[in-house]
Amino acid sequence: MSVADVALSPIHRGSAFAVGGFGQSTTTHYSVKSVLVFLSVSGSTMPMLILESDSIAEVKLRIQTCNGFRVRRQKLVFSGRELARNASRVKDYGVTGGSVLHLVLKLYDPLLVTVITTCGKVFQFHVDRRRNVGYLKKRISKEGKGFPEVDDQEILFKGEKLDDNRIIDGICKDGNSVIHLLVKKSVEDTVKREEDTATGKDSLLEPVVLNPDVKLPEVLEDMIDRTVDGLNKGSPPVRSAEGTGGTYLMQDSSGLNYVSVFKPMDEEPMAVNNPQQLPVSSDGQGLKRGTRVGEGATREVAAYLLDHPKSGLRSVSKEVMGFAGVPPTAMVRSSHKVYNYPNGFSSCATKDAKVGSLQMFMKNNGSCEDIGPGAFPVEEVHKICVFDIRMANADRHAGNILTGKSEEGKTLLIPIDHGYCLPENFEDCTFEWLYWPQAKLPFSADTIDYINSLDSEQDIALLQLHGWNVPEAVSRTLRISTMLLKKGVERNLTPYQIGSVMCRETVNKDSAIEEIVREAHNSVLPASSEATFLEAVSVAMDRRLDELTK
Ligand SMILES: Nc1ncnc2c1ncn2[C@@H]1O[C@H](COP(=O)(O)OP(=O)(O)OP(=O)(O)O)[C@@H](O)[C@H]1O
Repeated sequence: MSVADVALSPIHRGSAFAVGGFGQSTTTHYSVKSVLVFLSVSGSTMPMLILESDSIAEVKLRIQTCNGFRVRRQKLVFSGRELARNASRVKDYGVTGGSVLHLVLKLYDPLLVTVITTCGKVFQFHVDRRRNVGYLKKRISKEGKGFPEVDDQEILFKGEKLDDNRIIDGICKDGNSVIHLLVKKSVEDTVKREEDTATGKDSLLEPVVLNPDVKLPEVLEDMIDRTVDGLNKGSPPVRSAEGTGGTYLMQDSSGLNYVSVFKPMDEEPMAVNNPQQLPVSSDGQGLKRGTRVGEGATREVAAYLLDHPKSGLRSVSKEVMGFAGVPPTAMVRSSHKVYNYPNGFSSCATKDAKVGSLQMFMKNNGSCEDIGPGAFPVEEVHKICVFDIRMANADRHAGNILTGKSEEGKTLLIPIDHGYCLPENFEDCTFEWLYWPQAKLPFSADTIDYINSLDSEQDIALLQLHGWNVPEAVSRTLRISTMLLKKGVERNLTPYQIGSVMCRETVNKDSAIEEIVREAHNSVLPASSEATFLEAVSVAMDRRLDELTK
C-alpha cells in the first residue's frame, strides 16, 4: 500500500443516530478521513496516522500513546508555526497528508550536583533530576580510579542521611540545581578529576551598549560581572533541556549557583543555529505570527524595560523589580564552546561571539505547569494578566511562569520567556491564565492605579532611548493594547473579559481586537495619520466594549 493509499483511506469512527422528520429516524454512517503525516523528532522522521478532524491535543495524545513522550513535554511546530492552541484542529493549521510536524521535547533540566567530601574537596556533575540517590552513588563510583564504591558511600544533605530511593529533584527544591552532599568515605587523596577544558581565555561575555548615554543599572552590571567571573573560573554554561531555542544557564565563580540565563539570537527557534534542529524560517517570520526570527532577545530586554515598578519609572524610582516581576534582562555578546556552533568553535572569543539576552536566574520551585492555579494569589495572577495584555504576549503558556516563594512564604509568580511579546499583529496572542479562576475577579484599586499610570507614548520613547528602533507596527500594538487595558478597567471589566478580546477562540476565527483593528482600517483613508487611525480604533473599541457591559 502506498503512502497515498494510507493517506486517503477512511477510518470509520462509528455511526451517528439522527432523528429525521416526524417519528422517522435514519442511521447516518459517517467516516472520518485519516491522514498520514510525518513526525520529525531529534533528526529522525517517522510516519504517523492521525484523523483529519483531530485537535492538537488529540494528536499530542496519539504521540504519547505511540511514542511515550508525555503530552505536557511536547511542542509541535508545523510550517514555521507553533501548534499552540490545543483545542484547535490540525487541519485549521493547514496540516494535510504528507505534512511534516516537528516535535520539540521539553526535558527536565539537569541538576548540577556538588559533592563535598569530608575534607572539603569539591567536585561536580550533572544528573537527570528524576534519578535517585542510588543512581548518584553509581555515578560517583564511575567517576574513575580512587572514587569510592557504591557500598562505601554515605550521602548526606543538610545533615540528613539520604536513602537510596530519594529522588534527586525532591531534595533540591529551590530550582538552583545545586545540592551539597557529603561522601563519608574520604576520596580526596586519590581523586584525579578531569577538569573542564574551558577556561576564561576562550570565552567572552560583555554588555551590548546601543546608546552610550544610557548607563547600565547596577543590578545588570552586577549580574554580568558575576557571570563573567563564572566563565573565567571555568564554570561552563549549562544548556537548558527545556525550551525550543538555545537557553544556557550561566554559573557563578563557585559553580554552585546559577546567576543568569543566556539566550543567543542565532539559536532562537527557526534561526540558523537552533540546537533543536527546527527548520530555518523560509521567510524570516518567527514561531509566532507578527514576530521575526532573531528579534527574541530584543523583545526580552524590552519586556524588562517596560515592566515599570509600581512606584513609577525605574529611572526615577530606582526599584529593580517591576510591577509584574520580569527578571532583570540585558543585551550581551558572548562566546563559549558550549554554545551551538554547527560549523565548529574556532576558539576565537570575539569571532564566535553571539548576541543575545542575559536574564537574571530566578530561584524557583518549577513552573505553573507543575501545579494547578488554585493556590496562586489573585494579585500575583493579575500582575501577569496586566503585563500580558499590555505586551500582547503571544507565548504565555504555563511553562513560562515560574513559581517561587516570598520571604513570608507567599507564592510568587515569575514571568519569563518574553521573546514573543509585542508582535506586529494580534493573531497568536494566547494567555494561559484566561482559564484560571483569578482572571474572573475584578482588579484591585492598586492595580487599576497602575494601569491608569501607563503611557504607551512614553513606553515607545523609552525603548527608543535604549536603542531599539521600534518598528511602526510594534508601536501600534503597544498603543492599542494599552488602550484596551485602560478602556477595560474604565468599564470595570475583569482580566478574563479584557484578555478574551485579545485572544482568538480558534485558529481561524479573528479575535475581537483583530476585528476592531480591521474596522478602524476600513473607516479611514489609506493615507491617514497614525493619530487618525488610533482615533478610529478607539471608537470601534468603545462600541465593542460597551456591548460587553450591556
Ligand atoms: N530567568 C530565569 N530564571 C530561572 N530559570 C529560567 C529563567 N529563564 C529561563 N529559565 C529556565 O530555562 C528554561 C527554558 O527557558 P525559556 O522558556 O525562556 O526558553 P525558550 O526556548 O524560549 O522556551 P519556549 O519553548 O517555552 O518558548 C525554562 O523552562 C526555565 O526552566
